[in-house]
Amino acid sequence: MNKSRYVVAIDQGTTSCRAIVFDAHGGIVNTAQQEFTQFFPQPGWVEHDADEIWRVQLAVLREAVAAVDVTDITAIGITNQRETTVVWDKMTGKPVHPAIVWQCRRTSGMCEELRQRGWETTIRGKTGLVLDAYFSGTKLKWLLDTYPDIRAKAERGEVLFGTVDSWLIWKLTEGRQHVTDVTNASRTMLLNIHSAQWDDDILTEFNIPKAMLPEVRSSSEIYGHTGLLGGGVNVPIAGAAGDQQAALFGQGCSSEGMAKNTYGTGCFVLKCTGAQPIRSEKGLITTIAWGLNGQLTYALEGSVFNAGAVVQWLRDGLGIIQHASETEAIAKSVPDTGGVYFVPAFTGFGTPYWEPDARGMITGLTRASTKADIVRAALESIAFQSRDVLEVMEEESGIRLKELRVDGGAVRNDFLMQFQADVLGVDVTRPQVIETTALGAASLAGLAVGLWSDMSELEQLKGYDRTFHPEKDLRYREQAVAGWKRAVSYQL
Ligand SMILES: Nc1ncnc2c1ncn2[C@@H]1O[C@H](COP(=O)(O)OP(=O)(O)O)[C@@H](O)[C@H]1O
Ligand SMILES: O=P(O)(O)OC[C@H](O)CO
Repeated sequence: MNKSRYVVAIDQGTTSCRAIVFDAHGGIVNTAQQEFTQFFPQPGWVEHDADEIWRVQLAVLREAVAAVDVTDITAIGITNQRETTVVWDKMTGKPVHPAIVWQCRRTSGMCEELRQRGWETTIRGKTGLVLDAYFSGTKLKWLLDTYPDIRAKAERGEVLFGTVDSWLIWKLTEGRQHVTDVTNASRTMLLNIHSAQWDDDILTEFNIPKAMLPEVRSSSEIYGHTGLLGGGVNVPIAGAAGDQQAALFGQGCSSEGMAKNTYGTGCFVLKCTGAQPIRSEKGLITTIAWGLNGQLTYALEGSVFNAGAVVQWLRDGLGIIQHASETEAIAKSVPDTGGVYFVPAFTGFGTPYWEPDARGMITGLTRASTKADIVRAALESIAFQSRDVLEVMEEESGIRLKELRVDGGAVRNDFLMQFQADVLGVDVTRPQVIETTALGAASLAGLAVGLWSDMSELEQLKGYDRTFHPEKDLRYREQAVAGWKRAVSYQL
């Protein structure tokens, strides 16, 4: 009998929790998804309730696996929003503070102080990162500095730190495993990316007790088991990676020079650089792509903080749309934006500007401007920001991009994909499974338990849905980009 075997991916994103059951051919058998609450307690601050994330994640996980016999599930792979900082009590398993989300800017002043004290070059050299509030290190330092009682407990090992992967593994194993994978660890600003160990100099400077940090593991190995899927089975948790690294893996970008862009809350362009960490001079980040079979693979990354977030803001902030999917028809209803540009720097700029104090702005409004112009400008801003990152990547490597592989929730939007091809002047290729992030996590877990044997077998699991070819000429592109850069310059 040819018995079906499955891998479940947990995809814990910035705005929603997803669980996807894949079969052994990489096909999606069942999906469950639910949004959770975003908290904005002060301008530029963003928080999540880690307990809510756990409850919602467990509920969608159970919903997704209900479609199959749990005894046929070979492994769980986890992928997650990165950098978001969770601190919880080891005894009660409860968070001691709201999770400080990657987008939160509360520590930009602290980063400026560290810069003035000469830490920028050291941080760049050891961690591959830009000294910015984006990463977990200063978020954790802020929490410990602000609450001395939490610091005292952290020193005694009574409260634990983790990124969301760590938090979920801890909860899934009912407090038995406090681990993280090397890709998530590389986003904390506390890891030396050359040795893949926590860096003692940085921990001392930040005054962060090592006792509260998780053990750093590879991206594909059994971290522990969970009995929470029911059926009396213990399912191995066998893969973990930050969502952007998982997408790179899921897109099959495992050779040097291959790149992808993921369009979620933010946009993240990652280019695989193989076994070498490449140091950027133009504001890109050097990061660990994955740790697999005892070897580290590195990537260069450009991070756009607000991409799909602008569509959410149209829905929840302005209230001019009901659903994200409406934006496509609205944008197509006008031939252009009539000179309107939307700069969605709600939480500052990441790559390539790294301007923490920038804020959102709409320019070029006239009495003739309409809702459609604003919606279209919002979508265009996602493509312009991605273009800015790719431009820097090309300048830095000297290699012209030939094709862009895309994934993430917002790539469903055909207008956005066509506009991206038009402003880049290269083909944009969308895969059949746009849940590449989840596929990457499932692949890492499936490799660890022997469901798949190697990368070449994983390559067979992929298919492509559509390629968007550029339809505009160079003159159009140059004019559009010049207008965008002018709008951005008002915030620099
Ligand atoms: N059809 C669409 N057009 C434009 N944006 C969309 C569309 N569908 C979803 N989005 C945006 O994509 C994001 C959701 O993508 P997802 O990959 O699930 O993000 P995350 O992992 O950050 O939660 C949201 O910000 C949403 O506004
Ligand atoms: O939740 P996403 O898909 O926007 O990804 C968030 C990133 O991991 C933040 O670095």
